Amino acid sequence: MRIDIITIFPDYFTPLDLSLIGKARRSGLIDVRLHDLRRWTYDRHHTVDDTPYGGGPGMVMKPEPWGEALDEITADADAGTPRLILPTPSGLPFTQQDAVRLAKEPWLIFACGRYEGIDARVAVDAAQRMPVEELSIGDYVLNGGEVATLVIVEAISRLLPGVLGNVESITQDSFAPGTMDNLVEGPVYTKPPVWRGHEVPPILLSGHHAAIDRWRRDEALRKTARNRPDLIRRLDPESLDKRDREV
Ligand SMILES: Nc1cc(-c2ccc3cc[nH]c3c2)n[nH]1
Repeated sequence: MRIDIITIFPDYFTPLDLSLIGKARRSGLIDVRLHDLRRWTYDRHHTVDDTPYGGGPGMVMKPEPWGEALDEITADADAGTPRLILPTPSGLPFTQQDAVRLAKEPWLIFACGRYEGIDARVAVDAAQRMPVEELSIGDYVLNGGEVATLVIVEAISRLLPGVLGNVESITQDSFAPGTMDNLVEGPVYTKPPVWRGHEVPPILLSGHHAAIDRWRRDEALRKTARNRPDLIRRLDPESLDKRDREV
């Protein structure tokens, strides 16, 4: 997968040099390219913003640098057609299902806004040449799209074959399509068996794998009911067995 990130703060993305994603980049599994939007400005101050039409507080990102940046980056014709992702509080909620869907894309471009956002015509103009998605990572407001882009890139990248050592763990993730659809994970434990008087649930030390799987599903249902009743309401009743309904 190729990932292009356009931002006025390229240094925000040094975390993508670390850990499993850094390793995946170095092995060529993921091709991440950072672009400083100011490269497409020509005035002395490398201006990327201006006052909002219609008045109001703050500044809006000018369309010209974005248009030129996207033109140059997407001119790479042999790379196919990219999907443009615009993180924004007003976007569609980004979910694990979106991460699974976007992990299948060959090329993503992330446009990191700042100030009050990017001139709306940038998305309209880009949509004439590529699919465009406005995505929100949650109902809270950040100062820019960089942190949201890091979140989305990590959620997608970890699903790519070869990035995580243990592919099994993906299937047991919270929200993972299939057995964990609309469920969050239950508690996890490791050694020692007793720590500060707190015991690991004995079932987990029993070696009875069917019973352990049942216990883990019960705990996932309990935790989901406690922390995410909104997800419980969305559970497909067909996906619940008799035991699930008793939890
Ligand atoms: N879910 C979420 C996205 C954002 C976001 C995304 C881009 C910009 C640009 C300026 N402020 C921004 C905030 N906040 N919260």
